[in-house]
Amino acid sequence: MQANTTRGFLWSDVETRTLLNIWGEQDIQAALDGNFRNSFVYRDVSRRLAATGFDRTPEQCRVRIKSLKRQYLLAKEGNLRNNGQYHKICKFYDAMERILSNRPALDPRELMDGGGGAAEEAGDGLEEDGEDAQDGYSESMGECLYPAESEVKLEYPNVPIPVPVKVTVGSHSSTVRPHHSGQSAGGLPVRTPKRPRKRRSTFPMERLMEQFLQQSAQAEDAFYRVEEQRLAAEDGRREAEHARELHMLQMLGQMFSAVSSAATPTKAAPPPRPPVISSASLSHHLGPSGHARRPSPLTDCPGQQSRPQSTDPQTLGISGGGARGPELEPSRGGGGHYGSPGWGAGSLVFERYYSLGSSAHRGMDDDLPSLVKSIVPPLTSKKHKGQDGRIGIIGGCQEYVKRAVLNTEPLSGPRCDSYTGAPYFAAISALKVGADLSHVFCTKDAATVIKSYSPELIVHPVLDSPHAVEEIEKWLPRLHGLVVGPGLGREDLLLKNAKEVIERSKARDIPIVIDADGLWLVTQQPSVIQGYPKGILTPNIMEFTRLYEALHHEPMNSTDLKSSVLQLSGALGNLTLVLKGEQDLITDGSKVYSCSVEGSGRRCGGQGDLLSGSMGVLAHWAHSASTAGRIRGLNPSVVAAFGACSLTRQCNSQAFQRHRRSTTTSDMIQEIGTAFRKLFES
Ligand SMILES: NC(=O)C1=CN([C@@H]2O[C@H](COP(=O)(O)OP(=O)(O)OC[C@H]3O[C@@H](n4cnc5c(N)ncnc54)[C@H](OP(=O)(O)O)[C@@H]3O)[C@@H](O)[C@H]2O)[C@@H](O)CC1
Ligand SMILES: Nc1ncnc2c1ncn2[C@@H]1O[C@H](COP(=O)(O)OP(=O)(O)OP(=O)(O)O)[C@@H](O)[C@H]1O
Repeated sequence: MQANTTRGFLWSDVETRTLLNIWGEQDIQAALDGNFRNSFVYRDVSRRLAATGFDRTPEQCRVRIKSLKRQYLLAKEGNLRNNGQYHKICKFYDAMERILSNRPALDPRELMDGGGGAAEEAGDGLEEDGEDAQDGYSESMGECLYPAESEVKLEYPNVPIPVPVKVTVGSHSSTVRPHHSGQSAGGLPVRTPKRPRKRRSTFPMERLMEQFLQQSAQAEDAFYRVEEQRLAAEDGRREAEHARELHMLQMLGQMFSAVSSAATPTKAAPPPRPPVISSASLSHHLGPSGHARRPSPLTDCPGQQSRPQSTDPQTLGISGGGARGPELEPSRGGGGHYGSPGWGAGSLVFERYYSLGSSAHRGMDDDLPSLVKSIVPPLTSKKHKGQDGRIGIIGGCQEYVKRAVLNTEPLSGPRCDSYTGAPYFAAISALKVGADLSHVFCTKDAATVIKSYSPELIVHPVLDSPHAVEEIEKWLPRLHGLVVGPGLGREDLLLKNAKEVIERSKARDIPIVIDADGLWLVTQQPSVIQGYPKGILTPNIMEFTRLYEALHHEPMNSTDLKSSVLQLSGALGNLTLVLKGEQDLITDGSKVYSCSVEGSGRRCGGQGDLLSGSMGVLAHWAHSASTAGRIRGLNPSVVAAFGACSLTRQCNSQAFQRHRRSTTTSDMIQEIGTAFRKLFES
């Protein structure tokens, strides 16, 4: 049987209701009524279910329906409607009633006991199940693969419950089992006067139901224990495979270097090329106006810039090549700040390129698309609001920046001083990806504007208040992720508040994504985020160049961006970096991953905000998954970054297919749901 890709063996309520809606559709019911061989009907049910996003095999659908019918009949038979108990037995009683009341009456015996069930079972598609014709109970042990589903199949006695009764004949007394017909086993008439009533008071129906529920819970527990063991064994197997793969790669690397040194014995390795900035190559990334320039630090934060540990590619363990596919070069030092074994010194540096549907990565431990899938929390009815993520966005100001009061060099080109769109895009994207609550901490005058874009956002007009940091800190214990920078502006007061909020969030171990004007802050004061394992920076080429030059005090070599991202990540203490562009380059200083999921040629403003907002949620999910041991050997920040990049690009592609040149970020946001499902839930 095909494995359920949701990894959930229990049916959620939503899933069950969807199944019932489909099963109750007129054409399905007509097909089930009219045919003996009905497996094709359940194939259709399964297909329709898949179209709503639930992946179940026809057999799973059939078994579920059968189980529901059994529960329904139990509830109906038990005549519990009057005291409302029937919902305990059959949660979906009303839906079943609605559907089945339009069908020829079901004979309870079909499902409750062994007799007479064949016709109805056949009617619901049991063409291949010969055993069904014999016994409705025995099937619970053999056929149903889901223990949780067997709850009502197990040992539930027929009604009325057969209890031994004492029969007195002359001076002899013996115990016999009463027969439904009122006949003893030997055909003698048996006195069955008040016994049944006494029986009922000894074994009230409610108690039996409770026993059932307990048994089903126990069966469910047992099942999950077995499933956990299976998954643990699977993890072990994958780890062993990964170790073997790494070992082979190391051997290959050694072989290659031995072969190449034998082939060129006299030719010395070329010295590392000094990093250069070429206006021609940079203009490729910066556009015709090419605003590459050295930032001047804010005067209120002198001496904050820390020297990078090293900017030498060799000491950072950098692979300078640009070829596609795995590329090996022994690391000669570098990072290793991250907790998991295998990070840092001695690890191999190689690049992996991903595009949607690529099979090259399958089966590897750093199979990023699969890892992203594995961090997505399941949607269950057991959770309460907020458990899947409360994200905070620090940014949003309006008519606030007065260039005259800025302590920075004049900005090139005209500058819009009203940034309410960016925090909105980030916050709404976080919600659409799956966060439960999205908070925006912005200036007073921006709050009403941002709130008016969407009632779904919680907007705090505090960022420019005298006690901004304290006001925001009150919320930090409730936040799972922070995105700093969209629409923050560059006013000293706001940057100072943002910096303090970052510091306090770090102290609470909250994942932090820094984008846009937040990156301006990092350019001035790298120490604010340097070395923080749960930090992610998302610069575009412009912001990246500024950061690089601020940290390395020399122009960036824009012809070799992969080396540059590795260098910058190293200089920032192996911080996770995403250099956005035609391909998004992602690194935490040990490897460079490239996300090239197909987007489009449309580059409307705000896409970066969609990226940072969704990354805030994914960072929370990834770190939670890592804590729970569901990600091993890979930095969760990298997994989150890759997920958000793929998603943004997929949204771009989908929106472009609909709107072509008129695509805007709002159109992309509309696509988040389907893009997410396509990438991570299929
Ligand atoms: N709807 C809203 O409210 C939105 C608000 N936003 C908010 O605006 C604030 C400022 O953000 P920002 O990106 O405009 O400022 P900054 O980094 O100074 O760039 C200035 C100049 O750099 C260049 N340039 C930029 N990217 C480049 C690239 N990839 N490749 C090459 N060049 C590039 C480009 O120069 P040009 O094209 O003119 O030569 C550009 O004019 C920030 O808070 C942000 O969150 C945005 O999120 C958008 C949606
Ligand atoms: N040339 C490109 N081709 C395909 N996708 C791109 C390209 N450039 C950027 N992207 C995608 O767009 C997303 C946003 O990147 P972009 O460079 O527009 O950020 P930004 O300039 O910070 O955006 P914003 O307008 O929000 O400030 C990234 O996730 C990236 O994947």
